[in-house]
Amino acid sequence: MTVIAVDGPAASGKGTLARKLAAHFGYDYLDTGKLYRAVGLAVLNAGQDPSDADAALAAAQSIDPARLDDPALSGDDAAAAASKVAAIGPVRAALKDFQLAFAGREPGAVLDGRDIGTVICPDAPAKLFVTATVEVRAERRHKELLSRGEDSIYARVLQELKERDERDTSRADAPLRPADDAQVLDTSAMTIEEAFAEALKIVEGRLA
Ligand SMILES: Nc1ncnc2c1ncn2[C@@H]1O[C@H](COP(=O)(O)OP(=O)(O)OP(=O)(O)O)[C@@H](O)[C@H]1O
Ligand SMILES: Nc1ccn([C@@H]2O[C@H](COP(=O)(O)O)[C@@H](O)[C@H]2O)c(=O)n1
Repeated sequence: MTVIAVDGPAASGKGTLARKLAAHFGYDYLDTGKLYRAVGLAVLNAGQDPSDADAALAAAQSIDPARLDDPALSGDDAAAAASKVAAIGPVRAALKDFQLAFAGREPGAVLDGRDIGTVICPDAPAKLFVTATVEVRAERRHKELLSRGEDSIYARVLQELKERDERDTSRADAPLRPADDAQVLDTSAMTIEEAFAEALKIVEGRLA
């Protein structure tokens, strides 16, 4: 089994690169953010507060990882709720076994998230930490939302990303940070193709 761990802040392009790496190597791909989004959305849909530890844990224990393709998971509400439930230690613990089982898939797996290289798969042979300035990330997410026909205001997207960055980096349990042995890839000035070429070079070097 081979694991490629791809971490980074919101809208850094880690999912884009992780998906491309998985396709290149013929590995399975898991967007672990969707697990947290599913928990956050379930709590919201039940009319509860995503910061309520009991409500969030109950939701984490009952989500169905086979149903992560709900389009509602990609919305802003789900994202904000995800970063609140993600700060609750027992929620993270409840989602760990599914991620570990996925990471054991043959011939390999690519997982993207915030703590794959630090907590979920600390022994992964290849670890990338994909980042970009918050302004570049906001611009990319803003364009993505507009291209999906959604209403989007750049300043709001920027603010939402800043708030999420703050919550994700400052929480006590599994805060967002590069693993000591991760290669940081700043894609601020790169196209997707340039970033992928660089990511592939790094991963091939690590798997050699
Ligand atoms: N290097 C790049 N240049 C321009 N746009 C990019 C680049 N990388 C990714 N994008 C675009 O930026 C947006 C965010 O990328 P992506 O969804 O891969 O980020 P993410 O880090 O997985 O986000 P999230 O944290 O929400 O899961 C997408 O619209 C994607 O097409
Ligand atoms: N491994 C992970 C993945 C995600 N989170 C939290 O979920 C939020 C949404 O994640 P996206 O990747 O879809 O942006 C994110 O802001 C994190 O709070 C996490 O903690 N660990």
